[in-house]
Amino acid sequence: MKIQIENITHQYDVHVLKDLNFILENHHSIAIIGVSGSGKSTLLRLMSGVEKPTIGDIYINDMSVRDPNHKKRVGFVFQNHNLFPHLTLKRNITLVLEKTRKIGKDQANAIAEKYLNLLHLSDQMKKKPNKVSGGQAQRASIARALSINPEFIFLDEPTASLDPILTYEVLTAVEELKDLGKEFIFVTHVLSFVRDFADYVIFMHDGQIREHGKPEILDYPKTYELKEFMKKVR
Ligand SMILES: Nc1ncnc2c1ncn2[C@@H]1O[C@H](COP(=O)(O)OP(=O)(O)OP(=O)(O)O)[C@@H](O)[C@H]1O
Repeated sequence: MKIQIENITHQYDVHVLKDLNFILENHHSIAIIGVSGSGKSTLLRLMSGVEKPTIGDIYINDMSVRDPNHKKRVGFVFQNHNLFPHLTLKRNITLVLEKTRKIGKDQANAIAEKYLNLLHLSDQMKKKPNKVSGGQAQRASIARALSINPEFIFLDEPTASLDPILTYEVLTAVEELKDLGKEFIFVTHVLSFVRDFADYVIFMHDGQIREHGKPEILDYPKTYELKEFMKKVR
């Protein structure tokens, strides 16, 4: 994919991102890492179109994230699964397909089953989110993101609320999706996953992209900030 970040400044009460400029091409699985509060989730939300930048623009494969069509190309997986609690895992998916994509019932059922199978949930699809594990619910939310056939899958710390075993389960399931031909952009604290799955890494510090490169930058950090980060997370 091609990402162009042009003069991005984003502000809540304070400036969270400060005059970011960045171009990236020909990578398919991009990890954003950095300490808490460095602006990772904000950058991810801006790139996905979930939120609009205060100043500047971002182009993903030459389309502005401000273009209403951009959102249609995006599947987003949140920190917490965000499924409707009163619906089964399968209905959580078919409802989205029927309402937002105007897909008929039979086809929606077939698509939901396809992606729930892919995420190893064929025996759980009739259950509601509170009757499955956190890892299974998170995998269902990944199935839901995939079901709309997006070009880009954004994941914002998808394992933040999971224990190590469930984290492994979810991240292994994501790794199995590598051959689907989707573009992945994700925020994570799990560096083993970054090493295994990412083909490019963006390290953020204090609202800036401080260092970026192939995953090898984790082993050979150049900047003081990434060196310090790697000491603390090892
Ligand atoms: N909706 C919001 N309203 C106000 N301030 C916000 C909002 N979202 C984020 N912030 C602030 O922006 C800064 C960056 O937050 P962001 O969530 O992007 O960082 P992060 O690197 O993803 O952190 P974490 O790893 O803890 O999720 C923080 O100081 C945070 O408090």
